[in-house]
Amino acid sequence: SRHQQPQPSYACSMALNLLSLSARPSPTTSAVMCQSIATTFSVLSVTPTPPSPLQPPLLSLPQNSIPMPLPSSSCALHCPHFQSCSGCTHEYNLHHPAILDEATDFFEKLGVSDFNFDTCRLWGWRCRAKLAVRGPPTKPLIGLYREGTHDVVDIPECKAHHPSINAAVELLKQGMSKLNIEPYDEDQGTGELRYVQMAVTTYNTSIPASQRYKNGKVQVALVWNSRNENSPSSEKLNDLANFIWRNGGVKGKVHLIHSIWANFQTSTNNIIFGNRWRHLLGERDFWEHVGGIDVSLAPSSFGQANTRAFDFLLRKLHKYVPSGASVVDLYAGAGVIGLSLATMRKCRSVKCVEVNKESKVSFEKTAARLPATLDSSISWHHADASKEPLSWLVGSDVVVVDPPRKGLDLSLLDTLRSLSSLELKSNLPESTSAKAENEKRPWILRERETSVQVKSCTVQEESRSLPETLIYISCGWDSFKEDCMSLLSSKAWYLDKAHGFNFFPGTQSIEILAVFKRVSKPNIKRRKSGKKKRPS
Ligand SMILES: C[S@@+](CC[C@H](N)C(=O)[O-])C[C@H]1O[C@@H](n2cnc3c(N)ncnc32)[C@H](O)[C@@H]1O
Repeated sequence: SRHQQPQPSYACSMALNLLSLSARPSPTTSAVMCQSIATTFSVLSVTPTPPSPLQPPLLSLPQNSIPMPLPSSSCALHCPHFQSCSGCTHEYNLHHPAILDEATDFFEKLGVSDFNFDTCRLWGWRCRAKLAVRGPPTKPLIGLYREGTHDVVDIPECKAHHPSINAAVELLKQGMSKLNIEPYDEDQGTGELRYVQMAVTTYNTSIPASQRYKNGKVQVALVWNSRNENSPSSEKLNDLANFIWRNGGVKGKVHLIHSIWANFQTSTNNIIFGNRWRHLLGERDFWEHVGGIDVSLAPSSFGQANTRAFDFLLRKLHKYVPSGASVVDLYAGAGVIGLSLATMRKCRSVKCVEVNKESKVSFEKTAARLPATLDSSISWHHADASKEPLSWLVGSDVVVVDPPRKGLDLSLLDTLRSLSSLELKSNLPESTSAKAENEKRPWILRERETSVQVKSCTVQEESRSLPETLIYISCGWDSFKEDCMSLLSSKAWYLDKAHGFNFFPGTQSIEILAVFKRVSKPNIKRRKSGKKKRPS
């Protein structure tokens, strides 16, 4: 049975910290062999780059050096929950998701022949998991829904989870049984614990960099079925938190838990989190180090599941943003991308736009740790990117979009499609920052109070330019394809570069980083409208 098979070793995934694979197989060389049975990864013909103090070594394979397909047993998941759990859909060749060939062809047809694919950890990569809690208190089930149902599959040995998540789930189960905590019953709307979110921080500067990943600590967010902390069941919530902290906190036998939070939710819909959050135990601030900066992430804010792969993506992204550029980061979450660019590319200005107001506090904390010498104008706006999208684009050289799986909002897509013709008009709307200064309407001003300007650089004249570069980060392959074709058919953009990242090994999904450049318009029209050509 799968249970008896040898487990893929973490040493194996550590050895293959990052391989930059050519997406197009070459029949000639045998550069990577990953044998999960022997738990070895051999990497030949690699050019290691020196690791930064916080990074595992990064290995880049030359183009066209990976033979595909590898034997089907290679890089196998070996998970006892495969097929019963809906999390993973692919058991073999985790380093080469099935969708990769389609992506390679797609980009090649669009003229990008050097599309490549970076793969990182194949097991234990998931540092953030939202798990449903159901079943009897004596034997709670904590895991994901079986495909197409609301039956929860218990996944104690999940191979995608960072091992600390599995250990924290085990501890939670022990606490629930001991304290008779009732899992949620969806049909009746009864029970106490509905979901748990587990997020791992691997950032601990007090231990050597090489040991940080495996020693990740878990921020546990318990989604409690009550309106607030004054409900009759609150005592049980506190007992459960104390149990977890006593056994897994700083003074526990094994220090596993970073902190414990409660979220209160009584709604009968499928929305996991309610609006009310309480910090219960442990450190309040949760830090991670990605894209060259320290990032704070509250449990209520969006966080990427695959921290290490996200770090690699950010480092690749940096090179597409000219130093000193003005950037608008749409669908920004806590602003990790924008703040990383502000620091590493010394951006003149960065505007982050995000619809979830809970992300603001994380943005502020992250921004407060940026180098004091940074001469950049940085702001975060609680706003819907689909409303008046042009006003966010005016004044930026680069627009970064990182939408949810469903892709770009139509109004934003339409605006991006028509950008070149809009540029020729003399009546471009004011940029959001210029508008803000002139705004008088009280309801808009109230909404603005949730926005923040954390840094102001040396005052510069407000630019009315429109972005020449569009960087699209996508976790939804189907929506990306549609948005990409729509952008190209407008003739306003061409596709310059594309990279894939193995963000979700074992699934159909890959993460895409695509760089579009704006098609230039004849100069004559620019001169007519009195505009100067911007230096590129
Ligand atoms: C895939 S996440 C990316 C977050 C961020 N870029 C990061 O990497 O941490 C997408 C984000 O878009 C936000 N979002 C969804 N629709 C939005 C909209 N119409 N306007 C602004 N933000 C939106 C979500 O709340 C979520 O934080």
